[in-house]
Amino acid sequence: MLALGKLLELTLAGREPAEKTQLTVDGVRMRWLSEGALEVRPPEARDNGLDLLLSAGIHGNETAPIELLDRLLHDIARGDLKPRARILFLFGNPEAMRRGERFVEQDVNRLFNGRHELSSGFEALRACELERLAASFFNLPGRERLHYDLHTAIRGSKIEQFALYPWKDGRQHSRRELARLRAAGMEAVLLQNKPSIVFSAYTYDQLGAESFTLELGKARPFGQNQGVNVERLETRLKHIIEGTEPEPEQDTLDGLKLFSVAREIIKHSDSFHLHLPADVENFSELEVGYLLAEDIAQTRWVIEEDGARIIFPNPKVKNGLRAGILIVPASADGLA
Ligand SMILES: O=C(O)CCC(=O)N[C@@H](CCC(=O)O)C(=O)O
Ligand SMILES: [Zn+2]
Repeated sequence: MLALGKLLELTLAGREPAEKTQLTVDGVRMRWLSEGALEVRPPEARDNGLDLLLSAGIHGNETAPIELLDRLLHDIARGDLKPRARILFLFGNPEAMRRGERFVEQDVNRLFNGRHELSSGFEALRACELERLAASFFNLPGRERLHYDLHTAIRGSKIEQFALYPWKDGRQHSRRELARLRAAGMEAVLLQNKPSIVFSAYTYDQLGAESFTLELGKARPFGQNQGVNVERLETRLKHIIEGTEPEPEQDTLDGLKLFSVAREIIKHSDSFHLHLPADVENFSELEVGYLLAEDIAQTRWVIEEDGARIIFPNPKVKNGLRAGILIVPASADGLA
């Protein structure tokens, strides 16, 4: 296999490759751009006009998606997978990956869309670099732009695999993309309804890509991901990469559950207290009247919404950040 196919090994070892560009047997060009960043370009005659950004390791301990990208890259480097799409592979936070931690000083996925400029430290610099890499990848006019930012969650979930779809004023969520996600094994999609500071929100808002955060299961260390079944996603990604994807069935969305954000729970102070068991699962339902959280100055978060559920509850986040998302069922009416 070509040395550049071993991007993960290079990244975990903190090494630069001796050769920055390599060609596979069938003329696919692999180019190392920076730590954890590799561009794959098919021969011009085979290029089908899709620019695909695949990122993982934005949180260093979320290893199933990192292993998935590693397998795809190996297949490309060996010539077993023959891309027709241009692809940018990104491992988001190499230092956190080496340490097996979500982040080192601060969460990279809270530093996009301008936030890194208000901060300092290597994670702020990395967020800036990831924005630059994504922006120069998505700078060719007239091409389809797609970004999947792959994650696993801190806790178990009543709905194992789901996507978060960013929001931009005046832009409608795409039914075709939802059907594609369904075909890739996603069981639910959270349709965001306000701007955000995560990576997928940056590529959606600033770079015009169809972008998603994908949650694939529970975070585990390298080599311990037998419980995370990414088979359907992996198959679909191979089809997308090779340009052999069957056109997804859009009419029914095949049972895909849609949710929208009712409220984001923001932790304002060290007095923040979340009234949920430590092992509560994502998508747990909460009754109307339930006191979900309390914070400084008698702030109380009481459930008012019918059908409310909680995702990503985390009382340990830094003050000012999201400590959970309260979601409610949504309809497919507003889709384009
Ligand atoms: O399990 C958790 O609490 C967090 C899992 C995770 O990392 N999720 C992403 C979602 C990004 C988005 O809102 O699109 C995150 O919190 O960064
Ligand atoms: Zn994550």
